Amino acid sequence: MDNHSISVLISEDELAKRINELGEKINEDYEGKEVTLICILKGSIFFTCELAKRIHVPVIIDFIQASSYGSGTTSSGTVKIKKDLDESIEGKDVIIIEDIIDSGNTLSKLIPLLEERKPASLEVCTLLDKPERREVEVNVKYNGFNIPDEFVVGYGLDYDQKYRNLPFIGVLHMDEN
Ligand SMILES: O=P(O)(O)OC[C@H]1O[C@H](OP(=O)(O)OP(=O)(O)O)[C@H](O)[C@@H]1O
Ligand code: HPA
Repeated sequence: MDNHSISVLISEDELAKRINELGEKINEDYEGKEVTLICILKGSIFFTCELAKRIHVPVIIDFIQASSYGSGTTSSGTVKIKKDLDESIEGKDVIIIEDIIDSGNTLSKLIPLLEERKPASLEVCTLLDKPERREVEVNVKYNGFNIPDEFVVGYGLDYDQKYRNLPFIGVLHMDEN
């Protein structure tokens, strides 16, 4: 059993304030349109729900699951589609909703796959970005917070499937022994 602790990096209040701002920006940018939010399971569920509540243009929500992380804290580099979208996105204004961009591997594999389906537009909205870890460039239109190179949990993000339910973003500290 590994021993670890968690310290708060981004509080619940800071998250709510920033998600409000992102929602307002999306409302401005998509005025008069309908927007399709693609929630990348599982990590983005909390962020997608909170963001969607702040969007006042018509919203469609669909889900896709692409897994690159195993049970630990490092990316395997390969991305598998475990669950595909239910609906066509042809001609739709689509925003991919991510909880975090780390190496960029997940989105660099998903974006071309979704582009092939001919959406009218395709943008990325991420709650967190860890730019120091980037291996593949990703074009991000909406970014909540840049964070340092630390493994984070909470607000959808897990360590070994745990801590997704924390209402804040915390840094996971592993004990030395
Ligand atoms: O930029 P990358 O290095 O590819 O990392 C980011 C991806 O990794 C995590 O997903 P994960 O595969 O762990 O699945 P989960 O959302 O179900 O936890 C996270 O939710 C992102 O989708
Ligand atoms: O820092 C992280 N925490 C949890 N899941 C992740 N997937 C990529 N980076 C992270």
